[in-house]
Amino acid sequence: MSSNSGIQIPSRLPLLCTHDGVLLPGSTMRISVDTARNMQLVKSRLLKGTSLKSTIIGVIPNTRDPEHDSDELPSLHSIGTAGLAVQVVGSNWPKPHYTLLITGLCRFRMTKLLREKPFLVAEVEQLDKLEQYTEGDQADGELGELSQRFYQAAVQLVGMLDMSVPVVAKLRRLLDSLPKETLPDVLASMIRTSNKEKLQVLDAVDLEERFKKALPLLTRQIEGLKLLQKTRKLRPDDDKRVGQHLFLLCLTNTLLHISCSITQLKKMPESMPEYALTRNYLEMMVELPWSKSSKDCLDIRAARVLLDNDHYAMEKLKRRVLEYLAVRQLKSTLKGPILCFVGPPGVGKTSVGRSIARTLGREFHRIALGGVCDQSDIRGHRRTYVGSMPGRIINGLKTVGVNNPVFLLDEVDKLGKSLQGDPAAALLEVLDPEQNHSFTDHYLNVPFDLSQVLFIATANTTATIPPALLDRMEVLQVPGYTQEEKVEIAHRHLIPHQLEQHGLTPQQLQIPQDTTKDIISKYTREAGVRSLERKIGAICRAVAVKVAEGHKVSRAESPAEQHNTENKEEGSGITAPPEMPIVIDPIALKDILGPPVFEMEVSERLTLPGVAIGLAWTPMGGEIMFVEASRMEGEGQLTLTGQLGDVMKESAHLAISWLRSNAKTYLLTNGSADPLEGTDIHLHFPAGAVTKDGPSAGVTIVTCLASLLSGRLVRSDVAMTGEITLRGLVLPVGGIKDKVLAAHRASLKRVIIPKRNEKDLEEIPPHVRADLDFVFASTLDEVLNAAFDGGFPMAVSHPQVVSKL
Ligand SMILES: Nc1ncnc2c1ncn2[C@@H]1O[C@H](COP(=O)(O)OP(=O)(O)OP(=O)(O)O)[C@@H](O)[C@H]1O
Repeated sequence: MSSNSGIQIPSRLPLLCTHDGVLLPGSTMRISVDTARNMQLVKSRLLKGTSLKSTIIGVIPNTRDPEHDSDELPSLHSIGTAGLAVQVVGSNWPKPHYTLLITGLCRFRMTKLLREKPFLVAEVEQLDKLEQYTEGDQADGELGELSQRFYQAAVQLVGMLDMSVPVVAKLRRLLDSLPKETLPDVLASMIRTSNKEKLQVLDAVDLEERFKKALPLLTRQIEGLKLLQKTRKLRPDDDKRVGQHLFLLCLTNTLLHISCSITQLKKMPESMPEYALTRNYLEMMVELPWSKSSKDCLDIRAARVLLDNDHYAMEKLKRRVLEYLAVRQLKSTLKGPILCFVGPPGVGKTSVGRSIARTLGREFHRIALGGVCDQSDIRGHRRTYVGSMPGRIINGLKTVGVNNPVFLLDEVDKLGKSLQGDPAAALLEVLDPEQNHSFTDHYLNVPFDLSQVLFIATANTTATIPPALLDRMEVLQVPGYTQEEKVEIAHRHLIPHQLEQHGLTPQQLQIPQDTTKDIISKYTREAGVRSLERKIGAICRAVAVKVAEGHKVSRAESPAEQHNTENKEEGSGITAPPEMPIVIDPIALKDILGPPVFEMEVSERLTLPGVAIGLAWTPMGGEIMFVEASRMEGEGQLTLTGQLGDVMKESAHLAISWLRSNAKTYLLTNGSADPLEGTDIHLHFPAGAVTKDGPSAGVTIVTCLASLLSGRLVRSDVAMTGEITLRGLVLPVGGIKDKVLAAHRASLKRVIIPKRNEKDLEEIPPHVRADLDFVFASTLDEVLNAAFDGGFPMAVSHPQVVSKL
């Protein structure tokens, strides 16, 4: 063997007889060796030989039953393939055998059998002159035409396969690099062919004949694939008429399933429980929108207007949604990404999903995933179960009646897990564009193509979304609103919507902006606007009663009106408006909603030393958080209450350690060297029912303890956040936007944040930034100086540690 293009095989070859496969040149095959002669060949030739030559053997088909191989001479085919044994694996189970991995090199004809035992050895004549292949590229005449036709068919076949499978991609590359003359052998060994057909290809020593033998096999495979694709993927642009549809279904499993069920149904008495089950199944199969889709009517300019009309603010989110829609317009077959809106409740995530469906002119369906902990919720039950049902996806498709709706997977972060399987795993298949064209619901038991469905997900936090699911989605953060944004949203959307819902008009009810501000600050505490909408709803209901009463009174009181048929007609069906609109002023507000639920109690709570305000991030948005400390006689114990996580407990210990080590510097010693000597300290984080964790309360705990130990009050208009180190450095934390908005909502004036979080302020609306005084701290010394009126001076000058973190 000189080179790839000029293979010379030895003139004597040991022969391996195969009975369950035909090795063709250019292909690689695994051959199981268990007959006596073949085993001998492996043992004495392949395992002992050391030269490359010794790994070349002749693989020759044996047409006799292998069971009788032991003594009788096998009936050998006259042509075989010389192959290179590239791997030998031995095993004793279930009986001693070897498995060979052999790559075919070229054809040979057996001219004389030289030896029969212990293994066959024959004199051979090499048939394929492989070096001719490289020159043969320019073959003309019939051979040239044949090889071109064959090449094109091969390209067509590979084009029909899934390119994402590595071996397919490799084959595509090989098609161009291999000499065309080798293609019949290579492809015949890959496509679905019988041994007999492979033998015919092997016997075709003449190249032209080989092409002629292999081409029909290739064409047959292509036709088969075409049929399969046609029946599997009923595309919307296929004929939508039911007759045609059923004809196509007929070719697939689906109709087989249906016809099977119909046959069963016919045989069953109606009283049998299975009768109803089968009937329901058939009804479901008929009702599903296998090929019915709505037409997309996407116009980006109109989409922009519609999104702006439906939603105030949310600029970043709207921009990304428009980009997404624009790409869809340019490329309708866009697969993924799946958008996932993440933010606190009531910030409009669901409602943006609804708007996307409207802009596309598609049906909208919301699938609530909160609390779903059973696989069958997504994938359906098998029909063997009593009361079996399809999963939510298939049910949703039946409800909307088209196969290309917008599905909003609401609250993906609240998926549960149970013994009944992991619904997140089932969702993975639904959301994966590579897999979802043949989603099989257990109930249907036939694949349904979900690739036309547009999936959008929503969540409150990404922390609890299973990582594999998160990986398939593009997360878009939807932060909470500022007070000003809420006022705008209320007046542009919520109030008009609620008025309409309650049959009122703006002439009957007016809510001034100041009242809206009061509702926001005194009756709601949320990042979104859902409570606000509910409160406005409550006002509308109260006013509706007044309007209705007024109407009755006016009808009873003015008999003239009762006889006035014109007026009656005008007023039929709607309540006549009172003369003056009802304006909701602070007194009316208190009458309707009761006393304020949330008072701004910040300043009241900071009347004693040992209280400081921190800023916390929760899935519901940012919140202000009080930290309280008290001291009593004891032995230097630290007690922590308020359901704290481990990280938060560590922050408390860090804070104490830092204060003890710097007690002298800040004059906190109280006479003795250690401020904790003879003292127990209790740290409490109110709202004890809520578990709190995370390192960002570090600076607040230090400030609170410094206040307790120094007896000085913390400024009542300051809130802070930041992680601390033992050396007194302040490290950056997350959720700055939501935290700052929470401070602004609570009317605080100064916010202390880590220096390295300064860049996060860009996300904060300018008017909020203007209202607040930001202190960027890199050391605890800076925090303390900003948190106390008049600063927190040190006794002696202390070398500052500069943060390099
Ligand atoms: N920017 C906005 N402009 C107009 N209306 C809004 C805006 N944000 C929220 N809303 C309104 O607030 C209400 C609640 O919104 P929605 O149900 O979409 O919230 P959500 O973020 O999906 O909440 P959840 O996480 O609880 O499902 C809806 O009536 C919605 O129209």
